[in-house]
Amino acid sequence: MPSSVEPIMELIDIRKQYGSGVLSRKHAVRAVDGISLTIKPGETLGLVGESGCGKSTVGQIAARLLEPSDGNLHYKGQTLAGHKGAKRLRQQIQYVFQDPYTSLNPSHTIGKTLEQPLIINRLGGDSKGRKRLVKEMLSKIGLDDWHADSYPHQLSGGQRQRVGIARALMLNPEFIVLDEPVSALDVSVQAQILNLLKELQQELSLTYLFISHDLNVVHYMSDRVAVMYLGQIVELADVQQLYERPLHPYTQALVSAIPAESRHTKRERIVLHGELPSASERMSGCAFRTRCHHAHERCAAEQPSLAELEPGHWVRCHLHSLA
Ligand SMILES: Nc1ncnc2c1ncn2[C@@H]1O[C@H](COP(=O)(O)OP(=O)(O)OP(=O)(O)O)[C@@H](O)[C@H]1O
Repeated sequence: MPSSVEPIMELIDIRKQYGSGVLSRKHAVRAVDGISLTIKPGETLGLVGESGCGKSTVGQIAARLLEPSDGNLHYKGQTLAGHKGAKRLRQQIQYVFQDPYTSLNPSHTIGKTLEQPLIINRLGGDSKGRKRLVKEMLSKIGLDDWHADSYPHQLSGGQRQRVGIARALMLNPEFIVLDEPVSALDVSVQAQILNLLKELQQELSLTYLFISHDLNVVHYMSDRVAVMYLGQIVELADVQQLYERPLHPYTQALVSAIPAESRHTKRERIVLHGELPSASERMSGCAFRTRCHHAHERCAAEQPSLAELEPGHWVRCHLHSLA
């Protein structure tokens, strides 16, 4: 896709702190620490990183489920906050949760769950019209008409996630945040849901922000991939480029940990020692330096910036620093 295409979604220097009130400021968690991303229409941007690095927070901010502490959000060139058409724009942005069991109301039938967004947004005409749309949606996501009368507990995990996806599609969105959409499912069911997501993307011209910690799943789904570490993007590139020639030591370690049978290059396994540092600690220099095999003096003194080393390939690391 040419880089001149106008982005559908743009995150500009987004920051999110939790617990930043006067009493708790000392322990404030910097979950997202200055992230800028553009997402192009029709693409899938994968967002990977360890648990706690801030992926879901970025996704929730992009879907307007969470207010950023700082930064701007543009959707099709328009700022979302305070915009007159914000409600209509927000309908075009939806979120699919990891665990469909906890995100579906157990006392509502599937039909009622799918009809609700139409009722709230006064769409789909009268009750008959709405029920017809629900029926069409069930068929689109591979369920039968009679599933409309079922309750979440009567469905399998895969069927429930199909309902989660259907609910997100009821308002004809253009941009969907998929937050670990297959992590709660058996491996055998994961492929079915991933293929369904790909088919729906083609059919409905959808754009995805695809959040996962599973590098194989991200490789299968994404056009471009952003790697997060402690609230920041450390590398961003086309999927092929990132998996075959990762440049950041953290990405190199993640890619090297992919099981040999599905690895994309023959790399020695790089074992990372230690865990992700706490997001409430303020660290000088590079956030990854405490676990990096290549850390040197400059890494402790100076925070690297995200630099474009090749067209579309961005890296935050002094090893590749242009300055
Ligand atoms: N509501 C909250 N209040 C305080 N801290 C939070 C809250 N939500 C998330 N955090 C913290 O913010 C940081 C980022 O969390 P986030 O859930 O965005 O990461 P993640 O990469 O999606 O992890 P996971 O894959 O485990 O969901 C973590 O340190 C987390 O503990």
